[in-house]
Amino acid sequence: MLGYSSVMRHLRVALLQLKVGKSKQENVSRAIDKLRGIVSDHGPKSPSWTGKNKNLLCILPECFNSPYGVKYFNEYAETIPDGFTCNELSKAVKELGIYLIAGSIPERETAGSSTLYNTCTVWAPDGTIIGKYRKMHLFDIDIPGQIRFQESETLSPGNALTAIQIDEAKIGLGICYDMRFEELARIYRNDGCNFLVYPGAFNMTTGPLHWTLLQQGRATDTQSYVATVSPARDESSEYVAYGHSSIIDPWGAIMVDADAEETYVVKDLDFGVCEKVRAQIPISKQRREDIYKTLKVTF
Ligand SMILES: O=C(O)CCC(=O)C(=O)O
Repeated sequence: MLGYSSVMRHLRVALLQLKVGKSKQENVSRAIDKLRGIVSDHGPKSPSWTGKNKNLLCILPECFNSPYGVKYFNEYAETIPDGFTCNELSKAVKELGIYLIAGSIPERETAGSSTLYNTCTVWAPDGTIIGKYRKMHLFDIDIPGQIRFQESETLSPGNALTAIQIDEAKIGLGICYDMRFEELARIYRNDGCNFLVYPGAFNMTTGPLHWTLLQQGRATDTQSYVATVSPARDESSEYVAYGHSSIIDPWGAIMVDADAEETYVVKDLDFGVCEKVRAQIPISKQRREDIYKTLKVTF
């Protein structure tokens, strides 16, 4: 018996559904201003802090410093960790004393290189990067008359997973389209993760159909919390993001859905719930790994 009290199992999580425009400077400073607001209303020194949480984790959207479009990625790309955006984020987390999953930005592999990635960085309150994840499954789809998007025209895929631990949360990272691939979620689950975070920017075609469904699927598959963070919807932009940043609990229930406008939502996550669900519906112990690879379908 480790003697964990329920107090120790919580992490406060804030999703910032940010309005993203064409100026990188404005996008980054707007994000940081909004983070200041979140910390003053919901951070450890705010009246709403309950004492159940040790830390505040804030999460930004996919592509929060640049418009989301293949023609923009090269212009907005920066090397990590020495580019403008990382410098600003490093100062901000130190000032605010928060953990930050910084959505994603277009990353240039090295100065002068033409290799670009869609990359998420994770920041600790001391201003250092504690995780970096490059989108593994690129968003290449073609639905005639609705949407054609080919990230692979300018981006390269990442080939590595990244998990980080913040208090009781063991967090596996994916970005947007990655959410469609249950294999990724399963690997994280098998490695002990209890929280999957996907900064994302679904669109007005696939968003209403699949965004919430996929999150609930990944949450029930892995019996973990799942969070997604989208840019706010802007009907005037070339790529209209769906919005609806959300948190799904380990039962698969929607805890919060931020709708479409610029806003933020805050929830205290209790990781004891993952253990309860996993004990009560013990699917991970009931998997038939002994036969899956050898099974053949007969018609
Ligand atoms: O999977 C989808 O429908 C949307 C994916 C997407 O927007 C992305 O990967 O950025």
